[in-house]
Amino acid sequence: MEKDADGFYTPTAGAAAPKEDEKPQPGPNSDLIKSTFEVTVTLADQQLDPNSPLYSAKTFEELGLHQDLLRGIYDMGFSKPSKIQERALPLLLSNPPTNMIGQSQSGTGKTAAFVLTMLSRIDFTKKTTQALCLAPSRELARQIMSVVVAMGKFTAVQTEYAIKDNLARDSGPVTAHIVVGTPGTMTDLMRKHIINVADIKVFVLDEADNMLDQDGLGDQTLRVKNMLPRDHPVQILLFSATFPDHVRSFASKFAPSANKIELQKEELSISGIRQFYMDCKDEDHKYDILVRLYALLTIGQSIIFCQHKHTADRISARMSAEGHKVASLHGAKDPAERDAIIDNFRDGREKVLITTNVIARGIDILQVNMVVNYDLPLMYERNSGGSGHGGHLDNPDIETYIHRIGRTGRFGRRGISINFVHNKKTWQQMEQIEQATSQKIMRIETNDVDEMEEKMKDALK
Ligand SMILES: Nc1ncnc2c1ncn2[C@@H]1O[C@H](COP(=O)(O)OP(=O)(O)OP(=O)(O)O)[C@@H](O)[C@H]1O
Repeated sequence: MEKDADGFYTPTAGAAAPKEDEKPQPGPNSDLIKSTFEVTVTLADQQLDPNSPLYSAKTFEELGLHQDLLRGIYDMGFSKPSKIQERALPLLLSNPPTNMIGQSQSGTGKTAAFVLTMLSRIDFTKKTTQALCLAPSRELARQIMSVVVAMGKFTAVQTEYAIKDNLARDSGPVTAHIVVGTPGTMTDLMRKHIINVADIKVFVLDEADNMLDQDGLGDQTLRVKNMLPRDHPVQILLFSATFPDHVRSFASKFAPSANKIELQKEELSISGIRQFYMDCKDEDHKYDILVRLYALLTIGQSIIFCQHKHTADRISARMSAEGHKVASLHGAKDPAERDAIIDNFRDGREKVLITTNVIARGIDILQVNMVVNYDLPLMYERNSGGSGHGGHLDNPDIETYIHRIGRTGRFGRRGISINFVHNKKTWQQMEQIEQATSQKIMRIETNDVDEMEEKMKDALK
């Protein structure tokens, strides 16, 4: 199955495991085909390296999946499981069902692990909702749904969204097997009995540490959980690349007696992402540097992260006025506009996306080879709900940093992240990030465009 113009999976004919001679071959003068080929080669190497998070000793056939799901997996172009898939799937599919807290680096294939579990547990003869999946943003919910549809292509799965503006208020009851959405809308639809919970067997939280955070979505997520049936067990699956200490104990209560797959702190970052910083003189200089980087940002695709919506709007308006083609995306835009912006970016119609933390997590766009932290991510004051209405603290938000840079370097690809620092405070924040992640962030001179270009090309080799 190929990703369509919007970067989502759409059905195509044929569904057999890829044969050796069907692997992509480099065509004449085609950079796109060449890079696909190179990625295929390095990916194969990484999937054979026992130290790589993409490695597995087993095949998908050995993981106990139904034939229809194997067809879906191969149709998507997967040939071997990643480490998290190999380790998690046998535990996830065993009976009686057991809860799971699963941690694995960004871009290593957690979505497939929980999507295959949901699809495996559905009784397709019943027209009832049997699995719920929550994500922190509509963009991520839509992306997860595209994976459900692709992996479930050879099943009779019916799906529905619980995201804003999707279902009319007076909709009849949902009969779809799997519902994917965001917690506020999911709660709303459950309260109105548009989504019925009586037959729910699996409840998934993607980006679970974020979904359970008491300063963020924790209350809403708990509300959904409290509405789940109590007359039979519901398998609860929590997945993320990060589980900071302050949510670990809550996660264990939320998903009792869970099987746990955990990472050590020093394993959190992906080795394919080279991290740099640029020492800017002040806020204005940050903007000048970004504009100077534009030619490099558009070699592939880039995401520029700002702390506030108004910064994202301001720099994108200014860059657009100066003739650069950029898009901005944040939570204050209306849902239809958000969908159009991310879809344009997914299919490469936009190359540079200026945004906030709204898409810091989960978004999987393979062509993104550069992430810029225009502002470093900062912790919000407790109880401000992470909404941006409360003030932010001086401490860097390490988890958000790890997720932001993880928008590049997906599934063994190479990527670059660049942090802008512009005063003593931001410098110290970056040092804290280096310490917390045990990763060195290398300097690039701001006044030497050639050096910038060289370093970047080198890092992407
Ligand atoms: N076994 C596999 N073989 C090849 N590609 C895979 C495999 N598993 C996943 N992928 C691809 O790897 C990419 C990253 O997967 P996914 O989005 O599930 O990562 P993730 O672990 O959820 O990352 P994040 O922590 O950022 O949410 C996707 O494009 C997916 O299609």
